[in-house]
Amino acid sequence: MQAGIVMFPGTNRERDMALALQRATGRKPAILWHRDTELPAGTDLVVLPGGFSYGDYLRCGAMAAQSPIMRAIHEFAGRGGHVLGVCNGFQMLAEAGLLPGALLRNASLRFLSMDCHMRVERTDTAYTGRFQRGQIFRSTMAHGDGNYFADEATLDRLEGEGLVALRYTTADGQVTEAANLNGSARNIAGILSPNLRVLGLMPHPENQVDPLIDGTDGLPLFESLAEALATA
Ligand SMILES: NC(=O)CC[C@H](N)C(=O)O
Repeated sequence: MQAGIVMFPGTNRERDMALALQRATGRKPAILWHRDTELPAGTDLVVLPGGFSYGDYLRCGAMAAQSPIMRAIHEFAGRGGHVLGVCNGFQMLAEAGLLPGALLRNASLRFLSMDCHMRVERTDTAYTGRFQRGQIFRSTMAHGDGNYFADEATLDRLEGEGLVALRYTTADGQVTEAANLNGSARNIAGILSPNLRVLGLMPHPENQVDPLIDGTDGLPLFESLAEALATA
């Protein structure tokens, strides 16, 4: 699998993401630049990593969504390419219209840097094949604007079409308000596009891929991709 990780001014999670992907696939991802107008031939996965692109000015991800490379990413996604957006990357996907809804300021109005837990809602995607359905896994959140919002009709459509990939839970798997640290609608932590190939999520599974650092709860996401997008 050949992955490309896009850097914007203010991106700060590209190295963690590269190490996570390399660990799972054995292959070094390409680091792409926001001014690029084309993706390298043979790209299987584009990753928009976390950070503070353009200093979060205007709205998180809003300026990055207008970058030259986004046109190529739109085309790639339109051809059925896989695109993963984590944290600031999820904000970019929403701002770019590749996923519905918006990431609002956390309900507490505070930047939240802490552990969280998520439930895997479906396993028939390239991102979740190595998890168990309903599996609870621990990750880290580090954001000021992770409060997922969409109108009721959109939320109902996401639920009805099974496009909610991940939901915040307590450590023992309860979907409660207390587990919903940033105030997201319906405890939504991550959503998929209708073809299941674009995933945006706020927490950082790339933080949990090394037993010597913070455990390996996030590793199945990258192993799923490695398996699903393996090229002969
Ligand atoms: N870790 C991140 O990607 C942070 C995203 C964004 N800058 C926020 O604070 O919401």
